[in-house]
Amino acid sequence: MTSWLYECLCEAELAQYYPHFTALGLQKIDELAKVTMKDYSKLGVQDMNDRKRLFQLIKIIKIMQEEDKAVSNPEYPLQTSSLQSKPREPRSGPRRQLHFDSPADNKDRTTSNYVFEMCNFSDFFASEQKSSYLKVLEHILPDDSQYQTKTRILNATTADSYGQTEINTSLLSSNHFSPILGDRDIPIIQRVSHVSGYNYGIPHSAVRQNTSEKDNPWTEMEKIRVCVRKRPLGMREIRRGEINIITVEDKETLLVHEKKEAVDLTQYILQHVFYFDEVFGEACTNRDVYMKTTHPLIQHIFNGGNATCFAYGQTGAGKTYTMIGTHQNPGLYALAAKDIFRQLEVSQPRRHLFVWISFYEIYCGQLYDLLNRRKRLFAREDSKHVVQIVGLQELQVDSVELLLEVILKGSKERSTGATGVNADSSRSHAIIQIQIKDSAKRTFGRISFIDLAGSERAADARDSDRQTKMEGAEINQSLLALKECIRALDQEHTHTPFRQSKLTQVLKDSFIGNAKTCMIANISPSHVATEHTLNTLRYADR
Ligand SMILES: Nc1ncnc2c1ncn2[C@@H]1O[C@H](COP(=O)(O)OP(=O)(O)OP(=O)(O)O)[C@@H](O)[C@H]1O
Repeated sequence: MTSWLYECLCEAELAQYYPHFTALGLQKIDELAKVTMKDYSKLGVQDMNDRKRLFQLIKIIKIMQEEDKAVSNPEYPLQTSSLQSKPREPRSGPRRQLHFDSPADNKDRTTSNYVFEMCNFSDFFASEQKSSYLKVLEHILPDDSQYQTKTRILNATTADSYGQTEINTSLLSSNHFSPILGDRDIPIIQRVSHVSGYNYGIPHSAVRQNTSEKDNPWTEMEKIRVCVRKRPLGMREIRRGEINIITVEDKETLLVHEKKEAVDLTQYILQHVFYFDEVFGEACTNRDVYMKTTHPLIQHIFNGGNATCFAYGQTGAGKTYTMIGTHQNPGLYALAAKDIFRQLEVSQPRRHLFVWISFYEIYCGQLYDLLNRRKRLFAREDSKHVVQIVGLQELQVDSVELLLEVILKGSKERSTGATGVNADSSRSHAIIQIQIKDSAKRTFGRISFIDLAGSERAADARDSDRQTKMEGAEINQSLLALKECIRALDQEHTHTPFRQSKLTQVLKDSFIGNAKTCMIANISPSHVATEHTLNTLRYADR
């Protein structure tokens, strides 16, 4: 056995470490399988290439042990599909052969040889040269080490500071990757389930409702829904070779396939699993999104309630498309407006109600009226503790067309005025309020649409120039405050920390009483946006 270990190390060009191995009591090949990356230094293996070789060698030994188990126990099937679903083309040039003379050496070793072929060092190193994301994925090896799994997941959590995220790992077959990579032969990947620390009021132990049971998206008691919308890859992105890394698994589950690199430089895929109240794939239309998110809120405001709909996400993730939409595919504003006017028309008692609209922006803690040439506005609390925005222009509108015209005018003011004050509109929060008032101008119900600053702007707090840093810090603070207020609303806290930012202060009414809130997080499917997408999902998830 001892000599087998030596021969094996020779084959892997690691013979010089044999004395260290034996000094630490490692005598047999099988014992190598227990070596973890933590032990590499103890074994004297410091050189990065040697560490890679050792890593690969241990992998092969483990695969062979699995195989032995499968042969001796047919109830323990060997999962080779992920390893060899597609035969490799024969390679030219010399190929390293590794012969493991174990007691079971008379067994047919085709699988192992094949596995080794896949793990062939030269192949492994060759994979590093390949820049294409797909090619890298193709060469990722299955991870069969418990320790590796933990290490990697640990790395991911530390690096990404998930905080309250609960980790749940399992090794999966390539099937889970197929939606992204077609028929490509992708080996085992690692999975992280993001079970929110704060679960929007649902206890973690609660069994997730069967999606088919959830035809009615809002229950009477539900105060908040968090949804995610994935947009399709654009033509330009496809031409640039960008890859879709998001899979919508079902109506509530979304997977993000993140390319990662382990400490030994092995590349692998970390598959993040997120659960939301609703997940919309690229095939969903604005109407689909509307029916599950805003439509129930319109019913709510006609019952005298307060409703808020947030659109959140990185610049270019699809917020505008969702909110404003196109002529053929009208967005949530237009669909909501149509619903509101229809309701006013069909119900006799509602005929005395009127629709009013206001549109303003919060940039660096200051308010600007987008319907009144960006006039500076001030928020004050009146004697009844109701926040009033002094001087805010409110316009009465009597048709969908007029309402959309007003919104378009405000949006233009936002983007053109942006050059003077803020560098671009994604650095500000835009608030559209549609109020239903009676003839005495008493508010009956109100819905607010908030186009939040681009989620990537919060990270600008780390940037160099002072102005950008300040903007980033302000956005960061307002988004955190928003999260706190939404949490307080959902958990029915007696205290809502709405004074923590201008955004939450002006939206105070949206977080108290019989308010309902919907958050739509928009994400891009491209691998280029992985980091921002994960940030958006974590923000919406936590
Ligand atoms: N669901 C979708 N289906 C088809 N195309 C979409 C979808 N969502 C977004 N797009 C397209 O993607 C591009 C970016 O979307 P959009 O302008 O809505 O992003 P955004 O988040 O509003 O960006 P910004 O914050 O910079 O305004 C646009 O060309 C838009 O038409």
